[in-house]
Amino acid sequence: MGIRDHQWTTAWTITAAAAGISLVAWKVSRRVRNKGEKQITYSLQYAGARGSLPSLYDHTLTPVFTETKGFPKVYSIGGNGTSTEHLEVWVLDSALNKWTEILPASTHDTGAGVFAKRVRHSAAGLGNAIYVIGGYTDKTMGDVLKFDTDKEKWSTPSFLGDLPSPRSSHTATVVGKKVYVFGGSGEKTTFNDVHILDTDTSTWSTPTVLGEPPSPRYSHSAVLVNDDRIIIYGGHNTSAESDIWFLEVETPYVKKQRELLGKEVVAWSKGVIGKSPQPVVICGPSGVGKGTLINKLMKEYPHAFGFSVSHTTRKPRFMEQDGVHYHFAERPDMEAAIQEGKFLESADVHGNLYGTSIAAVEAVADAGKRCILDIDVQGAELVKKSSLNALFIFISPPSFEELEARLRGRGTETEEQIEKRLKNAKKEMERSADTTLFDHLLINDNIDVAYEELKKIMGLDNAAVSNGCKRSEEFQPEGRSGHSASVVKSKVVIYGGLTDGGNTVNDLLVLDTSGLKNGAPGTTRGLVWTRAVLRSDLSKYANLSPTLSPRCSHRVVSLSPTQILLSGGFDGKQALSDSVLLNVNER
Ligand SMILES: Nc1ncnc2c1ncn2[C@@H]1O[C@H](COP(=O)(O)OP(=O)(O)OP(=O)(O)O)[C@@H](O)[C@H]1O
Ligand SMILES: Nc1nc2c(ncn2[C@@H]2O[C@H](COP(=O)(O)O)[C@@H](O)[C@H]2O)c(=O)[nH]1
Repeated sequence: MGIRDHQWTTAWTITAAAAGISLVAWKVSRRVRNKGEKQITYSLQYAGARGSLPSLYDHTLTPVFTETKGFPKVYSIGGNGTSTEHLEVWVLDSALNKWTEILPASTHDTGAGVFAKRVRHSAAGLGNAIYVIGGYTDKTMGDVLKFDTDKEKWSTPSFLGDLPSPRSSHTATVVGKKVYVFGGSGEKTTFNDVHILDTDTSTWSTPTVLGEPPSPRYSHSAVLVNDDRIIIYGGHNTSAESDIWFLEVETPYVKKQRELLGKEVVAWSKGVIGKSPQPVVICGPSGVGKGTLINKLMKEYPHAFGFSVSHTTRKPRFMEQDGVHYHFAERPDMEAAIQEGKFLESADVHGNLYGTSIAAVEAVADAGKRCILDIDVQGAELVKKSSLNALFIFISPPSFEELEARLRGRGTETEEQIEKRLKNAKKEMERSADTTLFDHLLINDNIDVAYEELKKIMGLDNAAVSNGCKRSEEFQPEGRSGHSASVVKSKVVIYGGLTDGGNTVNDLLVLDTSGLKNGAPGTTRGLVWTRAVLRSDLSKYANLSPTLSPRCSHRVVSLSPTQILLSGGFDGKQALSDSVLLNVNER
């Protein structure tokens, strides 16, 4: 994708060289309308007009907010592009719009001379401390440096615990007082591990990681959303990645697991574009007719619904097929998988272990179908607390005698089992009227009447879904690495990067996370991509048309809830010196 995809509007250009000020500014705007959404305006202007940053890429930008000022100071550390041998530190006073170099010779107190030039490191700012983690000098680095922004001094702090192994092009994201390091490239390995630095205790730890992690990668982006999860987008492994991942660090699920396991926990959830139909939990005592009703639904709407195939330790009944009716499992195996966080819920039911694996629910959602779960009340309670935003229906028999007659009539259980099931049925029936758990109570007396009622509850009383729930074709940008990401309200703004084939790009992508649903354990759905195309009035400003050229390895930082600073980058041939403000306004 090239510049032809972008049209720009030059609103104004000023050069005030005569006044001794090199100020070049422009304003470019584009209104992006999404169905039912507010109008968003993206506008660009140059920053750092009074004293500029040298051409740099593979550097870091870290904002440091002081209590007295609304605008942060932004520290640029290291990077490629200049001929200096030392680790450069530049500071932008965003209120004054001025970049100044902090001279390292006067600020370094280790006695070991100035630190050598470093690239592809990460930097995490907490208060007046900026931690510079890893990176590359003449080899891949595994050390951590600390820059005190008040004293303008470097130090090499000591830590408890094991530091991440040497790496570059990784990410470090600040959440509260902790720094989460993910991925990166070692001398011979590419990583997908997670390390946590607790800056309160100066301790590094490796957390218990729940869920399926993304593939190893470097030059990805990582930003915090919702204050509880880090979005990892793109990056490079053997090719440019286009997937979206959530590293959950403070979500209710992670907090609960941390409490249960008594140790540091993070959980992965894969980001999925678009909404998926709401899953349905069907609950009710054994023998009430849940399976019978679900079978009718599957028969009438084979393309619309998918059954979540549970795991169980009970033995298969005659005609039951492994992988179709249940995944029949041995208890130790199932317990181990539950411990590993692979289950959405599990419960001891009538003396056996039953559970819904995350994979079972995902398989249905991935097929674009509405997921039906047939589980007991304990399972329903757990699902209610999980991130699965389901519809809960309790099926009741017309009488207890009728329930017993159906269970006996089915002829699948021994007398002992029947008695156990009937005893449990009484307890389950007591929960049927719990409106905090169940959205609907349905009495299965006459099967045809009950089925029609079920269809009504599920919104199927017209023919609209008979062809299934077709997935909408969502816009999916091409994979990339070396791009930038920043957050404006619930939107992640991605700029540029390097695609497969070595092309640098200059598209502005917006990932809307306002519709986030689900999450770990499982996937995070409801993400929407849009491409913000900047429009121009070329007829009026043909010879002044400014462009923000294609680039990778640039850096961005949020200055305010609506303003992003972008600096430097590499266009495939040379380092770039732009410092640009991107204003994102929602009306
Ligand atoms: N409305 C109904 N009237 C009469 N019989 C019914 C009705 N609904 C279901 N049945 C019968 O009741 C028996 C139990 O039904 P089903 O197996 O669907 O129950 P279930 O709720 O899925 O039980 P379980 O929880 O043990 O799996 C079956 O033999 C089925 O044919
Ligand atoms: N909590 C869960 N309960 C489940 C699951 N799968 C089935 N069930 C419930 O078990 C009983 C008995 O089923 P049966 O096939 O042995 O008759 C029934 O009430 C089901 O709803 C599950 O994954 N989790």
